[in-house]
Amino acid sequence: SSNNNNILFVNSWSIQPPSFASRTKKPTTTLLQTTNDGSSNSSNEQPLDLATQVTSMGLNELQTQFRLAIAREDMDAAILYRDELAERVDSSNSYNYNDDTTMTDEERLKRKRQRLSWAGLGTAPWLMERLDALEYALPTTIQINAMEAVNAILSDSNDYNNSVKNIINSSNDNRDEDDDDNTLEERLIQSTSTIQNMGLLISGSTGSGKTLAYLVPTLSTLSQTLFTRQRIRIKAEEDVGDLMGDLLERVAVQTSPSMKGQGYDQVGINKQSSSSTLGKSGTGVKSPIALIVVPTRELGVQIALLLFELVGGEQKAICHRAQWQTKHVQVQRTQGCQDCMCVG
Ligand SMILES: Nc1ncnc2c1ncn2[C@@H]1O[C@H](COP(=O)(O)OP(=O)(O)OP(=O)(O)O)[C@@H](O)[C@H]1O
Repeated sequence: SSNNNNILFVNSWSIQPPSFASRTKKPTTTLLQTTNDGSSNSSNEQPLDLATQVTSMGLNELQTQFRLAIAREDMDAAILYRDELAERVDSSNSYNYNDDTTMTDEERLKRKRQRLSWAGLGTAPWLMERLDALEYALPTTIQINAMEAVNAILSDSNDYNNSVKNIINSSNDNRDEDDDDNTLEERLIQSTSTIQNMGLLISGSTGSGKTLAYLVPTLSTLSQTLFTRQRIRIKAEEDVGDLMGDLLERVAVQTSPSMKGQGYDQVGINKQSSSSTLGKSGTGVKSPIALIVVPTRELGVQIALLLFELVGGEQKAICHRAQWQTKHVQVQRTQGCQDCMCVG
């Protein structure tokens, strides 16, 4: 990556999908069964076996296995996957905190590991819950690098290492509700650098996860505005008596439970700053808060659906032309499918 005129360049072309050779070496399921079967085998030998094998796994497979190991609470295996991942991801670390002589080895190691989690990268707390619920539990390499780049931009230009230290010092392992100091949005508000002209070019191979690489930092930095707009919209609907019996439920479809009723308290920033361009309701909004330009309509629909899910929407909707059903809500629609998010 390079920093030229406030444009950071992030790429993940070095990330290869698991090669055919590495897939055929040994089926993953066998590996996992072997690891789990501590009772019938020497437990001393299994970690060594696994340790050898993780080195030949592709990055995607490592990330998958890391997630699975955590899910089945096999922490020995998870640690092996985590450390291997941390090493590999660290080799694409563009910001060279490894060269920062003011950091201790322990701090560097901690940072290396924290880069593997959404929390360690400054993701908004409500969004972390959504990512987890949607089974995007861990960021991919390009997502890590994109988040790191945004963190770097939002930090005072020559103060990146301090911001890294701040991340380290506020442990994300036991992140409590008041510990939101390092969200990207707070950095955006607090930043004294000239970020108006900032740019971030993300380039990576198909399937590397570019979509979340820009959506997560975008949503994280815009959380406050999203909360504000949502509240204004709800208030406007209440004011015009648009209750329809299930207003809150309809809102719940669009807004995650964790997002509802939070906002200023969660990110703790200036209430005035993000509402100045808003009208009285969603329809009165005078300017978009983000614009995503894509080459095809299909891609646009895909991204809209992902965004919809990320802010709490239920994509598993069953649309029968003028009906929209979800497990949360059933709303009769009279305008046809174009009114809902159904792609069917
Ligand atoms: N952090 C993650 N955890 C698990 N799965 C992920 C994660 N990020 C992305 N994915 C999944 O990986 C797949 C590829 O993601 P995405 O479409 O964003 O890649 P891309 O780089 O944009 O690919 P393309 O260049 O083809 O558009 C998707 O199925 C997506 O759901």
